[in-house]
Amino acid sequence: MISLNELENMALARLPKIFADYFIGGAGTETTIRENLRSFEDIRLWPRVLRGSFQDNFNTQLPGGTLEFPILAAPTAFHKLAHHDGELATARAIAQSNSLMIVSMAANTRTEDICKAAKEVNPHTPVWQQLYLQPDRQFTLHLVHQAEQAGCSGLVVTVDSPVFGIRERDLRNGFNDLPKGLGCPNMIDEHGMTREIEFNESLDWQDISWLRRQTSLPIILKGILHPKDIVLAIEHEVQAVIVSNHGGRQLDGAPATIELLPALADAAQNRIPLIVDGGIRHGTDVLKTLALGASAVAVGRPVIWGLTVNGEQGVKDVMQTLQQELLTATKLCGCRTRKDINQHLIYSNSQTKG
Ligand SMILES: Cc1cc2nc3c(=O)[nH]c(=O)nc-3n(C[C@H](O)[C@H](O)[C@H](O)COP(=O)(O)O)c2cc1C
Ligand SMILES: CC(C)CC(=O)C(=O)O
Repeated sequence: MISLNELENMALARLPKIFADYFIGGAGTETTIRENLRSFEDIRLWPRVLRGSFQDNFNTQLPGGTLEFPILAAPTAFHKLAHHDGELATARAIAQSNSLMIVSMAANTRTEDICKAAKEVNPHTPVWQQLYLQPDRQFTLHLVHQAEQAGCSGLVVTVDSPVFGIRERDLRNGFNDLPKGLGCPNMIDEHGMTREIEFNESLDWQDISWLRRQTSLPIILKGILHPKDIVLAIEHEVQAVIVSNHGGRQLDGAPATIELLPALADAAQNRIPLIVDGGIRHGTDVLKTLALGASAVAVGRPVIWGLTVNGEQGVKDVMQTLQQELLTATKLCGCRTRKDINQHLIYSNSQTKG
């Protein structure tokens, strides 16, 4: 594999159209998906020269774990649609990459088994559980306890989904059921009953305060785009935020996350780490995101493409490619330490001096 874009083409050629469309698609006319990708292309890096070698590392401390590189796996549903080994393959690959996997609430594998697979490979690898807070608080609590008992070290609460986005490809293809034999085994309640994921449009900040009182695990809010919501998140004692437009799958027309990042970093004032996702496909995209104030990035679709094409090894290749590309870009920019990765790396044509 040469690049993640090449891998995407290989994966799309292999997958049945109905699954390919589910993975690659988004809401509405997919404006936001295109924006996520285009906005990275519109940012220029401004290198310095003759500054000696990069003498630092990319170790990244996040709530509940340390990563070797600031690149983690975003939560994505239904890994068994991509490969029969599903989430177990992803977990092993992410653990070997010294990275962090966020397990989707809609995983096809139990979180307990995912954690076990990850920790067999690398006992220090952190795993976070993604949750949609359910209208039934008892059941939500059951999901929280399930994640705690499995060994997760963070709860990622997705807050950009009061309702489900309108995904035209899935509507056209009639994708509304998983194939026989696949399910969401984390969605079994304390009485052994299978539940459906419910989207809860009545959620508000009091629900975050409630959750805060139920668990000592770090809470990470996913799907924040507004500076005022960053401030509220900090006031509600969340430990990190994932700046995300859900990969363009929820509100079509939302801005690209990378365009919003400077304003969001300004609001956060380094009080909590900002993790950014949406359209990260190259090491240069990672470097741009770090330079604009993020602590780390998350990747969604590329992990699915790696899984589709080559299972565990494919996901490892994705992580390794991004990690190596990040190092290459850092060196080409003349950075000696991580402190050199800051807004001065970003060129805007209104600037005439560095
Ligand atoms: C197929 C697919 C399934 C997803 N499932 C979830 C999910 O279950 N929970 C969630 O919070 N986000 C989910 N997301 C959103 C991702 O976590 C992430 O925000 C997005 O994919 C990042 O954009 P990228 O794919 O361009 O990297 C999903 C995204 C995709 C593509
Ligand atoms: C099954 C869905 C809840 C997963 C999701 O969030 C998505 O497809 O974007």
